[in-house]
Amino acid sequence: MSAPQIPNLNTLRRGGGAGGGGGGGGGGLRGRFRGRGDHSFSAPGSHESKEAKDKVVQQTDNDASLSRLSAVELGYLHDAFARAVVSNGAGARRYPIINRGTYVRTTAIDALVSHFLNPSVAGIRQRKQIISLGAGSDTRIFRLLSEDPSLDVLYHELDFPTNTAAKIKFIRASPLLLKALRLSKAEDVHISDAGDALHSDTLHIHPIDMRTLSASSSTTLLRDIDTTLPTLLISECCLIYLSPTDAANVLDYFTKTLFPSSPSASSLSQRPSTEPPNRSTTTAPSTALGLIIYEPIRPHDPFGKTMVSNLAARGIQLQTLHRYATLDAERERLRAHGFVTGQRAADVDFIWEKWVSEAEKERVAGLEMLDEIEEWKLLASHYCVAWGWREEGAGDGKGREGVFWGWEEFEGQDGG
Ligand SMILES: C[S@@+](CC[C@H](N)C(=O)[O-])C[C@H]1O[C@@H](n2cnc3c(N)ncnc32)[C@H](O)[C@@H]1O
Repeated sequence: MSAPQIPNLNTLRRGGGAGGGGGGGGGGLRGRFRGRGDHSFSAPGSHESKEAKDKVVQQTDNDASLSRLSAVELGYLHDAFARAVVSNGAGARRYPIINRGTYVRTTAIDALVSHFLNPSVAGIRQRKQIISLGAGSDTRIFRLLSEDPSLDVLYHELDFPTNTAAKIKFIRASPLLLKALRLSKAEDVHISDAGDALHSDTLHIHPIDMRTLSASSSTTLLRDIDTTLPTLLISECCLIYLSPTDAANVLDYFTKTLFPSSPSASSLSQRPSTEPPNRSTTTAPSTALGLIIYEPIRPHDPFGKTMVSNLAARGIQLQTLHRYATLDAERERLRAHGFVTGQRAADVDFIWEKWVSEAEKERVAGLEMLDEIEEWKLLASHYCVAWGWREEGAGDGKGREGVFWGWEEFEGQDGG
């Protein structure tokens, strides 16, 4: 059985031996989401080797790509590339509430990405950079490039070598994917001998266990990252698999090592007051940097406990879930990592209600019968999108347009 991907929570609907059929939890849900609720059993993966545990995490990508395919084939999403990155799409069809979840997650992140990439109000388009952590077989870069031929973006994807090699194999074999990446000649792209790294003008795929970034102060581990470009980091169900320490250190690697905040500020404070400021101490504002996180939250209620139990029964541990259990905790996390200009978060239920237009809701509702509204709301309230940014001088009243300025438009959810 392929490992279930966390955001889709298919496991919660399978019941039976996965911890879904015991007592406790899920009151009022016709038993569908009932779990053991006691967390006392030992998960099958708990004594396995590091390699075996990593394999389970790597395989979560299979479910991600199949869920995407399900949502695409049923008309929730438009993605001409979803089928090109799966080897066998059989059995991809998901339950309606899962498809709707995939729809909200994808379109919410797409909207934030689009507001980052699009030209400012002044109409000046500058090159921008996106770094996708644990990108797996995500198709966003193919969609972005094919939707906007003039898009000037440097896109980096990081994942374990096993997963990057699989993706590169798909790219090599697919004229559709190659064309989307604007790779028409062999010299347009460099692929490593092991077949697990790809470098081109636009896309770089890095085979890396991100935990190795955690202890590193080297700025050259990830080839061709441009530390001068406005940059967006995306963790779409990825950092949750790392330990809280590794997850924090990986973010620190980007926010402190590669894109340090206001380097001038610290040196300025050490300058004797009689010494005039010079270029090296007063110029060079830090690079504009943003982060989008999509992941589960609220593990403490019956549904959350069942979610944790069911996944643990499959050897999957959501390692940071308890550390960042609420919207408040996600916002505080963003602030603590230096995303001080803005930090917002909202659960998927809120995003469906507030971000999706009535016409689009009607279109989506017409795709499949979804009569389990209570289940949908429960499921959707256990996943969140959090977004934070730091940008010097944006909104300073001098007419400067920040690259993350458009993010002000997205309504966050109050409370935890
Ligand atoms: C649930 S999948 C999500 C894939 C993709 N972001 C998406 O949303 O479609 C999680 C991905 O994170 C990757 N991942 C988790 N831990 C990682 C690590 N330590 N280093 C590199 N990749 C990691 C997994 O290999 C997997 O591809």
